[in-house]
Amino acid sequence: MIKVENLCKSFSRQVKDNSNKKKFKTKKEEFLAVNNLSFKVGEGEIIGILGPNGAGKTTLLRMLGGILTPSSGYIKIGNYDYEEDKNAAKKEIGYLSGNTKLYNRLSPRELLTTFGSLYEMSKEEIEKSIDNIIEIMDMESFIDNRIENLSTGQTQRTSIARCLIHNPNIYIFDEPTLGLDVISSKSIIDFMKRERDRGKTVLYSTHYMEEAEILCDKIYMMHKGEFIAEGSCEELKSKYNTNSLRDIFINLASERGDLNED
Ligand SMILES: Nc1ncnc2c1ncn2[C@@H]1O[C@H](COP(=O)(O)OP(=O)(O)OP(=O)(O)O)[C@@H](O)[C@H]1O
Repeated sequence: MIKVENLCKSFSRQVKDNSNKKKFKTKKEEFLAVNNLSFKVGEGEIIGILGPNGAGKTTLLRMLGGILTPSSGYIKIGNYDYEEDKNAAKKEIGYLSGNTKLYNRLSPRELLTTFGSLYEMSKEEIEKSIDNIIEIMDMESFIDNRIENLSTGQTQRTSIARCLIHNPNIYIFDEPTLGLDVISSKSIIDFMKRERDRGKTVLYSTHYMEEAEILCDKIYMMHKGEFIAEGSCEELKSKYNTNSLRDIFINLASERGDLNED
């Protein structure tokens, strides 16, 4: 279970200083990349955070993954409050970042063994977990090859496998299918569905609307740090009277006058 209340993250950025007559003068301005978000993800649920580039998806997920400290707000992961017991909370999570770098000279098996030791697992536990991962991620054919020789899809499966070694209950995946072909995407989508059906909690971000439609139990459409719509795919389509999630997003963003900025 993930519970988030009033979560905010502000950053500073340079903007043009209109009060200054010098042509290229800029000033620092604080802005909210994540603006007062509250939501829950239960066991056996896939929740999708859907939004365009710069919406704040990665910032949100990085806070949940324990990589970024929130400016304010509350996060509970499983039974643990982040503020009180961050390490225990982090062990509950398998976090896939958008820019995971793997050690090219290792094989997936060696990589998984290394990460298993970081989680202080015994040799037997690691071997058992790797056998399980090989099966669920279909990695038999490349588990002992060097990572530098793997295809993009195999590399992404290895990145996901890395998040699974300690058998977490909660998956937080940042754009797991970005840049993958349909077959590689399908294997990751099928994996998320299977894990949901086994009672795991899955929170993931994407900007592929069609993918969210087939995968998610509930969708949060995110734009400029805020949720602008939420609900199951059917609820959203019926509320906004259209069959297209894309149209819903574009209409809501344009109503807010946000479409032609950035
Ligand atoms: N460390 C940082 N310092 C300043 N601004 C940042 C930082 N990280 C992100 N931002 C800004 O916060 C906003 C949200 O960025 P974020 O990466 O969370 O969006 P996103 O929805 O994940 O986009 P994408 O799909 O392109 O990855 C953007 O305006 C980005 O420039």
